[in-house]
Amino acid sequence: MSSIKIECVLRENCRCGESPVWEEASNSLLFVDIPAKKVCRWDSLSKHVQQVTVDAPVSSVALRQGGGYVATVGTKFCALNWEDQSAVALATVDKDKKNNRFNDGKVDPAGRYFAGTMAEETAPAVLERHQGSLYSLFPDHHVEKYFDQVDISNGLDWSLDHKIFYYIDSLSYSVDAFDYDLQTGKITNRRSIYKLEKEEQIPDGMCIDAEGKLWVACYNGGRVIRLDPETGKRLQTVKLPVVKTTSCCFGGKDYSEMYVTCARDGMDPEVLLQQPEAGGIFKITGLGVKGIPPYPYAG
Ligand SMILES: O=C(O)[C@H](O)[C@@H](O)[C@H](O)[C@H](O)CO
Ligand SMILES: [Zn+2]
Repeated sequence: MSSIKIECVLRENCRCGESPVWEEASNSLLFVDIPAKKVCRWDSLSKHVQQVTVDAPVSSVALRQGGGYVATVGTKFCALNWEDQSAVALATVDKDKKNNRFNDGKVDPAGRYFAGTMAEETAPAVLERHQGSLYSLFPDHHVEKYFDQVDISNGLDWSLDHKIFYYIDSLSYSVDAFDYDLQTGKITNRRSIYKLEKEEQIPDGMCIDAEGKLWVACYNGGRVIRLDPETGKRLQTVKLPVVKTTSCCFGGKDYSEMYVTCARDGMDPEVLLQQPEAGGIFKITGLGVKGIPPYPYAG
């Protein structure tokens, strides 16, 4: 029996930490602080953090084949050069929607960068509804749009056989699945595989483990939950000492550790006093299951 340990490894005070991504080559965790317009890189060996500040809310970051990163900044897919701290636009979406920005994003097994949009929030989860869409940036830098009418485009990942795409529109309180065509990047046959229970609150970021089970960070729920996408059953709940858990990924040695981001924005001062680690980076060990490496953007 493994024993689960949860520790705050970095007290970063993120306003809205998101998009944790493990970079094996540097033993580092990348993540963003969306409203602070920051991409951060935490070196797990030296414990130092480096950051790049961009000119608009940055909602996700991903590795890039051949080095460097890509990120979703405002409504742009960007190439991010860490050395000179530059973000160069590769494509822009939602040009007719001035109040929109990208939210969560992740690279598919063929190297396409998927990310969805949302209207900017006036408070956490308070926003004009149905303004978002889901897109992907192909390796040749062209963009495809999958669907619109999204409220808060959030967690995404692919099944281990690459035949299913999992997706969360937060305000649907559902984890959805689509059939996935890896060759074309097309998605079809949307269905719900899990509806969140009331105390689980709002589904946010998500990742898959090496057994094909899904881990979903529950915003306002202070937990990550493990789901079996085949049976639609929740297998496990891991509670954290912070309520606004936003996303999760596996990393560390052999991807045996889970990293969880969280937010401070929207918390009352009294609650913040009780949760001083809010906005930090949490590491969970002893889960007894590993993750898989992130796919790099192929363009
Ligand atoms: O990180 C995100 O996905 C959103 O940008 C955040 O604002 C919150 O998580 C959201 O409000 C909860 O659904
Ligand atoms: Zn999110």
